[in-house]
Amino acid sequence: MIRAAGVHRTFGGVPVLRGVDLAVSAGELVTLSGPSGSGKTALLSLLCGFDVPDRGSVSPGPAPWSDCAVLPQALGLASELTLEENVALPLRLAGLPVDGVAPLLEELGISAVGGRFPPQVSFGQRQRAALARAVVARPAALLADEPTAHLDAASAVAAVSVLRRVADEGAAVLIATHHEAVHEVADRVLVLADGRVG
Ligand SMILES: Nc1ncnc2c1ncn2[C@@H]1O[C@H](COP(=O)(O)OP(=O)(O)OP(=O)(O)O)[C@@H](O)[C@H]1O
Repeated sequence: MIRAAGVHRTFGGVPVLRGVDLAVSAGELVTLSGPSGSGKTALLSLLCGFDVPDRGSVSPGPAPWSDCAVLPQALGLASELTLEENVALPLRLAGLPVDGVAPLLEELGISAVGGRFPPQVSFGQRQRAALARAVVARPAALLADEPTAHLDAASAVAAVSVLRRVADEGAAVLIATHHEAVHEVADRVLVLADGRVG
C-alpha cells in the first residue's frame, strides 16, 4: 500500500537516501524516526509523488487524495477558506456529504475556531485542522510529517487517537515523528539513518 524499493535521492551532490526499502500494509500504522536532517521529509515527499527518486521505485506516488492523503509539515491549508471549509474540501471535491466534518473538529478540540481563517488561529490549531482534512475522506493511505510537532499533551493525545483509528479502519499510515506518544501506538517503528531504513 505504501512502498519504497531501492530508493536513492541526492541533493546538491549529497546523497541523502541511499537505498531505502520499506512497506506499510493496509491497516498498519508505522512510525519513521531518525535524526533531524536524516531525510524523513525527503522520503515522504517521494512516496506521495511531490518529488521523484533518482533511482528506485515508490508507491503510491502521485495519487488522488482518496488514495493517498498527505499531512505535510507546512500544512498547506488554504488561507482563504475557514478551518471548517478546509476540512470539508476533500469531501466536496469527491462529491461526498460533509457530515463527518463537525465530529472530527470536536474530537480534535477545534470546533470553537472552525469558522476562523488559518491566519486567525494558532499553529497547533492549524495543525489539527490539517490532520482533520487529511483523514476526513478516509484515504487508503496517509503520509504524515510530524503531525504532533506543535501540539500540547492533550491535543497530541487526541491527534494520536485519530491517527490510530484511521489505521484501524484499514488505511496504511506512515508517520515521521520524534514523539514517543506516536511511536507508542505504532505497529512498527522504523529508523532512517545513514540514508537507509532499518
Ligand atoms: N529540495 C531540497 N534541496 C536541497 N536539499 C534538500 C532538499 N530536501 C531536503 N534536502 C536536504 O536533505 C536532508 C534531509 O532533509 P529532510 O528535511 O528530509 O530531513 P528530516 O529527517 O525530515 O529532518 P527533520 O527531522 O528536521 O524534519 C537535509 O540535509 C536537507 O537539507
